[in-house]
Amino acid sequence: MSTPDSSSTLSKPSTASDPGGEPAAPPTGPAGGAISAAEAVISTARLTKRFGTTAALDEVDLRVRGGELVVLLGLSGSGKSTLLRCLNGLQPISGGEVSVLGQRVDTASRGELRALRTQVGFVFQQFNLVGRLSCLENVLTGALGRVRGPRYGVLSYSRALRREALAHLDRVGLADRAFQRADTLSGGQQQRVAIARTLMQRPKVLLADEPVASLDPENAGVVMDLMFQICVEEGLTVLCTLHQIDLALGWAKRIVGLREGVKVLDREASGLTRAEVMEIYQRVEPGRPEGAGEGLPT
Ligand SMILES: Nc1ncnc2c1ncn2[C@@H]1O[C@H](COP(=O)(O)OP(=O)(O)OP(=O)(O)O)[C@@H](O)[C@H]1O
Repeated sequence: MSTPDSSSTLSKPSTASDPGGEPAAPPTGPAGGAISAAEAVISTARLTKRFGTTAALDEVDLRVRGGELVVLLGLSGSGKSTLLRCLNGLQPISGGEVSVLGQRVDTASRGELRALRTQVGFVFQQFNLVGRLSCLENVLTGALGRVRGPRYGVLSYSRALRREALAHLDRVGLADRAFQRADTLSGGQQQRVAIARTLMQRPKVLLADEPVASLDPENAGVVMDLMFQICVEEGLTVLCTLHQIDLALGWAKRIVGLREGVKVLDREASGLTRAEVMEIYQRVEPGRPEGAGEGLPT
């Protein structure tokens, strides 16, 4: 795990929302070159999402290369969840274009979206496990996109799938809980089961929406380290929203910042300082000191 370099003296990140400021720098890949739409696994162009008069996303351009681990930061309400939901078609968009794994999401048919979602894992803040089912059966449901017909009970899955599910549980350190009801586990353990379920899906892309927001700081660190470690080992393309800057700086290849629906930062994490990241959260309102705001990160 890399560590944040607080001694770096990089220039102030450009922000699209600063009056007269430069637009956010174009995304760069591991070699530092700009990422073309063709090589991007996740790509949005002028992505706009409005809820009534609220622009949750305002012309967001984002490109994520295969195997990249990108963390999305921003104050509560800045549009992070909306962006993730637009990427797998859970949220229809108001303007622009969205492509994931070469599939246009905004113009996709239901069948195309269904096919795409088998390749895109989603980890939620609230785990979304079926509490009355065992951990093993919850993990097995991750394979439902690649088996025919409904399944009821662990034994309705093939021996090979059961073995695979157990291996994923083992990987998240919970093989000994395989037959325990999911709702009897702690929050951190439940999120680890949810991660195992997502792995069972054999995704190429992982979208994670504040996966540790409901956990205490110690468990949050353990679960995030585990999740990111596995993603790196699997070569998954990851876009993860977080409120923990240190976790983001420790693991992310790239950090993208949203402020009121506008992309205000898009930089390689290496060399980025905590102070520079904190600029994402700064906003100036009449009568309020700069940087004041609720939902500030830890
Ligand atoms: N279904 C909806 N209907 C109306 N407004 C919505 C809806 N979903 C999101 N919004 C609005 O869009 C904006 C962005 O919300 P979003 O949930 O994407 O923010 P966020 O950055 O993920 O926040 P948090 O960190 O609290 O999860 C907010 O102003 C929110 O109120």
